[in-house]
Amino acid sequence: MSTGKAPGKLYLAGEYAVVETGFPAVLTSVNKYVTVTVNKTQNGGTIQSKNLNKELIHWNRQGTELVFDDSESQLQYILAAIKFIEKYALERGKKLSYYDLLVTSELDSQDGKKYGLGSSAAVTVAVVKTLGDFYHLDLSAMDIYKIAAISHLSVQGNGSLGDIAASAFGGIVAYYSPDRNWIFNMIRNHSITEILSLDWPQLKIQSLELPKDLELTVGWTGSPASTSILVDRIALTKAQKVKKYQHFLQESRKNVEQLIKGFKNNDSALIKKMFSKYRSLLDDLAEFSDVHIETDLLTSLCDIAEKLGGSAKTSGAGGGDCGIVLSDKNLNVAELKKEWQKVGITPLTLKIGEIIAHA
Ligand SMILES: Nc1ncnc2c1ncn2[C@@H]1O[C@H](COP(=O)(O)OP(=O)(O)O)[C@@H](O)[C@H]1O
Ligand SMILES: C[C@@](O)(CCOP(=O)(O)OP(=O)(O)O)CC(=O)O
Repeated sequence: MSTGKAPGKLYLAGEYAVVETGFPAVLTSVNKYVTVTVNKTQNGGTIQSKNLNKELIHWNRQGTELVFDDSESQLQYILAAIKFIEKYALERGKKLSYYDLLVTSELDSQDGKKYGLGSSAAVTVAVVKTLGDFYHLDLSAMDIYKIAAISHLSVQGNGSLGDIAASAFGGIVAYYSPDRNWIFNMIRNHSITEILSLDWPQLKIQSLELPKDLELTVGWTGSPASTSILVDRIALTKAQKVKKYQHFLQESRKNVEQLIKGFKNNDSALIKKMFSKYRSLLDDLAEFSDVHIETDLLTSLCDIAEKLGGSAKTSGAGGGDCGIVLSDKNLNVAELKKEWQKVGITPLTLKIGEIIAHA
């Protein structure tokens, strides 16, 4: 039996701009995980995700390909991860097996709503990691990032893959997104072995640490958002409001690089300042692109936290999901949580995820 887990994530800064090749973001992993268990079987296997309200699906092999008795699209990230990790296992001369693969997730609420903590990325990373172990591939965190990135990209083409980096490395990461057109071309014409051996153009991942005096508090709006729809709307703006969009990108880069500097210098004041500033950059972006990033509830979440002395912003695409607060010990977290609950925001008991590998 092999088992492995991968954490969810939140965006501290850089969201939207990081979709453009080479632009930076800072993400934190969180201590909520997707866990995958793989049990070897003799002939034929099953795939089941406890959080998806579906029966388990049965699979078999035709040559090296998996064939299913049900093509359940919600399992698409799992299937893509299996496809690419097994392609790599074959390249490494491993004999493919049959197995039952079970997924359990802490990234959804009790009643099955997603928190917006990057569940698709965590599922993909957890499958790659666990099957990597099952096939004795001895993968580094960077290998796991790369195989999970290829898998995720093959399902959902418009993401930055920053969530994959946070999930593969854990802790907090500075992330510069790779050229995804290059990756698409590489998948078409090259082996996984070759792709893993190359430095991916523009990709940079660095581990960061939160100064000891800073604390992270997360609130959940209870309403899910569709990231890819929001990202597509911003892509429309990119073509329509070229100047404003380019200005946003440049400001975002400056802002995030200052934030990274704050982390590297253990400068809590700079971190809080740059974190808050990204909220106003997102506000500008929302205004000129007419995309509702900060919903009314997210505005309340942030305003309540700021009033009590914290620095606050939405995380990721916005439109729902979670908001984050960074604060020093002066913020009364118990009071913040009470105020949030009064307006319908659920405080999540989250911490920064443990560091899996230093980048
Ligand atoms: N526990 C799970 N098991 C299998 N697949 C999952 C699980 N959680 C999420 N997924 C996949 O991820 C998709 C949700 O991804 P996405 O909308 O990007 O949400 P998130 O913001 O959480 O990443 C689901 O439709 C499903 O395909
Ligand atoms: C807009 C983005 O930069 C950040 C989106 O972050 P979210 O946390 O909203 O994403 P999901 O995990 O898919 O819900 C798009 C991207 O980087 O891919």
